[in-house]
Amino acid sequence: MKRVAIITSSDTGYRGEREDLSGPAIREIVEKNGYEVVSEDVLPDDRKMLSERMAEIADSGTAELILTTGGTGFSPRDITPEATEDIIDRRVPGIPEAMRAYSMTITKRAMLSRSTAGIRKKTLIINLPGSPKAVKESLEYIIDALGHGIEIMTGEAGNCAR
Ligand SMILES: Nc1ncnc2c1ncn2[C@@H]1O[C@H](COP(=O)(O)OP(=O)(O)OP(=O)(O)O)[C@@H](O)[C@H]1O
Ligand SMILES: Nc1nc2c(c(=O)[nH]1)N[C@H]1C(S)=C(S)[C@@H](COP(=O)(O)O)O[C@H]1N2
Repeated sequence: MKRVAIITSSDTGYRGEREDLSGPAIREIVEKNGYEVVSEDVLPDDRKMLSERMAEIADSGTAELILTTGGTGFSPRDITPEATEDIIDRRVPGIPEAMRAYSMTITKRAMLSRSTAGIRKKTLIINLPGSPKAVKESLEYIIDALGHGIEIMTGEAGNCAR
């Protein structure tokens, strides 16, 4: 079974001032799609804390997929894409491109998400936007295609031939 680690990046969530609904929204969707959730963290919008946690998960080989939520917008403290870029080995631009393209059919504000994706070792890391609504819309659109990518990344599948 493919394993996923969930990281919510939210100052208010970390301070306990708002219940995190976006992490659980991710959990519901991934579990429906056959993934096992191995960890759930709520962290502040802190570049070092976020990047260290992502690297720790990837380097320990505990999850094939890390999904982050929040911190992708224009607020001064939004820093999740930079924290991700700090620790990835290879960029995966097609996934955020797809999320934004589809999400812009729902709201033009989707273009305001700076989310990125990449691979560190054998872990794929994807930034989702912060609101539970945006999580659902973005993740449900991409999730079908992820399995094949993860299988190629881990060596389980050979290539894209079908
Ligand atoms: N983890 C979350 N759980 C529940 N609702 C969220 C979450 N993240 C965002 N939202 C909702 O989306 C709105 C816009 O998200 P935004 O990232 O601007 O949150 P924020 O509260 O301004 O900042 P932060 O979550 O970093 O403290 C929020 O006002 C909230 O309604
Ligand atoms: N599918 C989808 N994507 C979306 C949205 C949405 O409602 N649906 N909201 C957008 C908005 S309003 C913002 S500001 C950005 C960044 O969100 P974040 O700062 O919470 O990560 O995500 C965008 N992406």
